[in-house]
Amino acid sequence: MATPHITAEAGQIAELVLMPGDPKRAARIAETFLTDAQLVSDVRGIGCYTGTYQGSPMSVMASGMGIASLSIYATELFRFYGVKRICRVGTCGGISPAVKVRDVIIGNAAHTNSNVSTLYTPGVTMSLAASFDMLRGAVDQARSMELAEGAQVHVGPVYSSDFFYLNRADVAEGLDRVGTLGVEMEAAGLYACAALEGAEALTVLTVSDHLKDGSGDMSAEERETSFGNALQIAAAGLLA
Ligand SMILES: O=P(O)(O)O[C@H]1O[C@H](CO)[C@@H](O)[C@H]1O
Ligand SMILES: O=c1cc[nH]c(=O)[nH]1
Repeated sequence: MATPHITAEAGQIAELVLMPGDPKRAARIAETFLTDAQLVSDVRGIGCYTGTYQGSPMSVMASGMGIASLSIYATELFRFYGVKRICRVGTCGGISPAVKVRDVIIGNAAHTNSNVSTLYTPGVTMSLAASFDMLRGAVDQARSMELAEGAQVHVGPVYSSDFFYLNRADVAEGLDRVGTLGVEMEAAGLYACAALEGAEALTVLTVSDHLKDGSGDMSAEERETSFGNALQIAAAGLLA
């Protein structure tokens, strides 16, 4: 079997999928986090790898950047490959002053400026929320572990923006005022796809930079490699 964007055979992708934005991060996760991971699809350089984690089958596949890209992969995985749960493991910019670079944000909900929240429900803005069971599993794991590099874990809403270079201080201020922790570009699309496909999803983010103070921002290389805390939390969410 194949879809327009995935060439794995039926059964080659696990029901549980870790989904970073970056294909290089997906390859690194396959090499360093999964056991015996095999490449099962590589369309457009978006590698999908399947191995095991703590004895359970688990795959990792990148989403690319933005809701448009993620929604293609998430829909094909849920609809055609029998995937039950996807956990996004990405980077984000801090919005709340309580959040510091290297902290982890577990996104229980996602606000967005994308029309994905209104596309399927005329006259209604969908609430785009994480799976409760995955959220509980991830939070339990986060609260039971000591995070590397003195990082803290925060649980709350994130903002999924269609524009990386929005540069709107008023938008960031408003989002901070209503308790939004960070900004990224995919969580809302993932939660919408999961709702539409009757599946489950969660987002676990590492803060790579801060909108209010750019002095400690991560380099591009660090953004690719600094995700150990988030991965353990994300995997616990998938296994919950
Ligand atoms: O690090 P990833 O998972 O790609 O996530 C963030 O980084 C990208 C922007 O640089 C967007 O995809 C955003 O959501
Ligand atoms: O989308 C993103 C990702 C990381 N940092 C940001 O400021 N925005």
